[in-house]
Amino acid sequence: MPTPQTPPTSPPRLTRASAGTGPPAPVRAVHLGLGAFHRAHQAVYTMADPDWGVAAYTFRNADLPRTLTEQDGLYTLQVRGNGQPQAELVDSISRAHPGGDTERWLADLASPDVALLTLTITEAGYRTAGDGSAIDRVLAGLRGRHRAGGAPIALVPCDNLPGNGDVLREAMRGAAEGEDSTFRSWLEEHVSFVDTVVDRITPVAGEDDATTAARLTGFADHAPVVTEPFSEWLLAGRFPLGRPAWENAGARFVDDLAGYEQRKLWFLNGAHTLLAYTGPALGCATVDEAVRHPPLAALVESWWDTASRHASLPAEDLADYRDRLLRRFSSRGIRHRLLHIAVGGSEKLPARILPVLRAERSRLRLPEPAVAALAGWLIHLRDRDVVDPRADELVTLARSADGARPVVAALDAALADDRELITAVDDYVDHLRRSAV
Ligand SMILES: NC(=O)c1ccc[n+]([C@@H]2O[C@H](COP(=O)([O-])OP(=O)(O)OC[C@H]3O[C@@H](n4cnc5c(N)ncnc54)[C@H](O)[C@@H]3O)[C@@H](O)[C@H]2O)c1
Ligand SMILES: O=P(O)(O)OC[C@@H](O)[C@@H](O)[C@H](O)[C@H](O)CO
Repeated sequence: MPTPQTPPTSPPRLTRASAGTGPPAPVRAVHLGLGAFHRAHQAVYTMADPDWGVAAYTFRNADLPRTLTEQDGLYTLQVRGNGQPQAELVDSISRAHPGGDTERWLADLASPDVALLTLTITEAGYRTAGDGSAIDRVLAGLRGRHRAGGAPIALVPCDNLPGNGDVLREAMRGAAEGEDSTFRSWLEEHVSFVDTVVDRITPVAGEDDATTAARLTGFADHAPVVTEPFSEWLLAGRFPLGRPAWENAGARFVDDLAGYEQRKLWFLNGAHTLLAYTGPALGCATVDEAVRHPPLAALVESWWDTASRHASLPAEDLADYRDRLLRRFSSRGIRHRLLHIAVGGSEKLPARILPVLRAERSRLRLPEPAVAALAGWLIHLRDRDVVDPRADELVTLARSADGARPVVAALDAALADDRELITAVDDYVDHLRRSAV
């Protein structure tokens, strides 16, 4: 006779009561763009200071705030390298809200208890103005804060953009153009724009990750995050009402970010952008797969050699960074999908690839990896579902024109007039097509 089966017991839902963590910390920071990265990065640094809690807002999505609210803001961070994954519970998010909760958003930003606003609104988020945009929401929040007494505040953009503090300042100035002069003066004097370099590879979590989280922690978590062991946060700027002791978790406050910014955007994000467009053309789906593909690995090494010629940090620092990068890219614990990284090329190529390409062309060199990135992007625009703020225009150009010239012209007219470059890009498109599996 078969023995009766005892039904498997499902793990308890993750909450502050079940996990035995304390009550949420008072809200002193607000975040806009609640996604995977904020939860793997800024929220983890904020945990180092138990006096600071975060009220986190998505841009549109209402599911994640609902799930996090059911879990009292808690979630599991799975840290994956090449060994066994490690799990930790993150408890710095005191409240999570959908972006549409305007009343709450305005109240939080008007509160003098709130000292800072961090943002992860994607690169495109800084260039999109108008009703309902992230910039519009921040402006509404600041307008309310000014009216409510005008306590100063620090704005801390955490997206991969060169000079992200200045980009945000310019976006806010532009959006505030029609506002009254007292508000505009307050914006200049009492709103501080902090520049940052952020780094932690955090792909979209999959179905299996909730199962692994439950196995590692004993709790059912419906919003786990997967990330790598490496993490870096460099900041430059003022915090007029104070900030969490982020340095306790390793954040570094520096006077000048330029060299670090180049290193991050050219070496890491530039290599990601290169692989995002060449990898799928050669049959690779993820970053770790791509860096194991010999021709792609050679392209990445060649890109780093090329970028090193123009980067300002000392050579040993760059060499050390690229060694570490290769290990991070190769990690089997992180499945980072190339087509996810391929989103928004028109924002990314100009910041990550073109500065190095221009510097090389001015010395009459034609770097293969930069040519490959442009050729791969052209193939991407011709063959894939394109997600980009300029998708309509770029897809039409790429699909109706014979060669690379009009698409390159959409990024940089001077480069488009460089015949040698355009011929090389066209030839590379053929080369990638012939090499496709
Ligand atoms: N994931 C990483 O490895 C990583 C590392 C460093 C920096 N970043 C930065 O963080 C950003 C978000 O990454 P993520 O992993 O959290 O992505 P995600 O998809 O998990 O979340 C993205 C967040 O941005 C919001 N958003 C999307 N489009 C927007 C727009 N046009 N305006 C305003 N908000 C918008 C979404 O609603 C969501 O809240 C990236 O674009 C990048 O700039 C990510
Ligand atoms: O959309 P992007 O290209 O800014 O970001 C995709 C990845 O390259 C990026 O998220 C990296 O993983 C991150 O920048 C690592 O710190």
